[in-house]
Amino acid sequence: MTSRWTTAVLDTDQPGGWAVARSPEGFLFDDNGALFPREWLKRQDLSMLAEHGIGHLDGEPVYLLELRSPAAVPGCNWKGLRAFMLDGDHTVYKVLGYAAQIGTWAREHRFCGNCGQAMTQVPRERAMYCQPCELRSYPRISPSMIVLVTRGDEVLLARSPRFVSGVYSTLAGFAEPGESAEDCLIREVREEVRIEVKNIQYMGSQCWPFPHSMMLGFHAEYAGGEIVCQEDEIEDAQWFNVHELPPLPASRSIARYLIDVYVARRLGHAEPVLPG
Ligand SMILES: NC(=O)C1=CN([C@@H]2O[C@H](COP(=O)(O)OP(=O)(O)OC[C@H]3O[C@@H](n4cnc5c(N)ncnc54)[C@H](O)[C@@H]3O)[C@@H](O)[C@H]2O)C=CC1
Ligand SMILES: [Mg+2]
Ligand SMILES: [Zn+2]
Repeated sequence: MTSRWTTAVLDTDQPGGWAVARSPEGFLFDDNGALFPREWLKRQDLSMLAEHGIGHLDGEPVYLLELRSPAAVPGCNWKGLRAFMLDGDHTVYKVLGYAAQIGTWAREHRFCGNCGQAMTQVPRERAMYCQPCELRSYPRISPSMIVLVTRGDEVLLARSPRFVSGVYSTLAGFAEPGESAEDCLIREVREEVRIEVKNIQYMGSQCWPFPHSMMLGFHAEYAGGEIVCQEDEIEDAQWFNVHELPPLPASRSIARYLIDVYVARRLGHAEPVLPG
């Protein structure tokens, strides 16, 4: 199957195509969704910070208008990326997720981190450039490990104080410099619940544009220890039987996929597919 959405660096001097608009309040949308005819959108009263050509959707060019503030456009509203992930068309969510990462990165790299001077967009490449330093900055991706730890029929799930009330999820954390994926996973599980793991198996990955994580998903088996929750980070953690699970994360998340795969294997059901 060919993908409906492919990323590309497009020339913003070319007219036409679709555009999405992003402000600190999320993406602009109306009854037809979040993609607008670009020429129409640019005629609206928007305070534009930058424009980026980001790719092709069904063969049509797509641009991002990155705004300083949320403008009032008749018949339109603003909505955060998470809401598009939860209930929107998955391909549109992919477009918006990519747009959000490019918009955030370009916004945060307007000035050189080395000398403080203004940087410019490099033509035909996704990079910001500082001429005096000859420094190029590329979009940042933060690798994060996410792991389902299991013990027979039981799975280890935890709650962060940031989660929706009642929801339990797999453990996750950002890789630090100097670590392998496995080192990070072992450290995070130790830090968050003081549990040791063995038989670490890679399960798959997912782009998580909140704001720029790359989730690497694993399964691991319990090897020892009693649960002790990390102060401030983990509100509660428990072993849950696969027959009595608490409210779980959103169905499109890799956290949910890791749980669903294990439960399917234990119960002999068909395995789910990880959303791209
Ligand atoms: N797609 C999914 O199913 C899930 C995705 N996640 C994502 O995984 C990522 C990591 O999970 P957390 O438990 O929040 O991480 P974590 O356990 O490493 O703790 C978060 C803390 O790490 C620090 N931090 C923030 N950004 C960082 C970075 N880029 N590099 C290093 N340290 C950083 C901050 O102090 C923050 O409070 C987050 O982006 C989270 O949204 C988490 C669970 C499920
Ligand atoms: Mg964590
Ligand atoms: Zn510089």
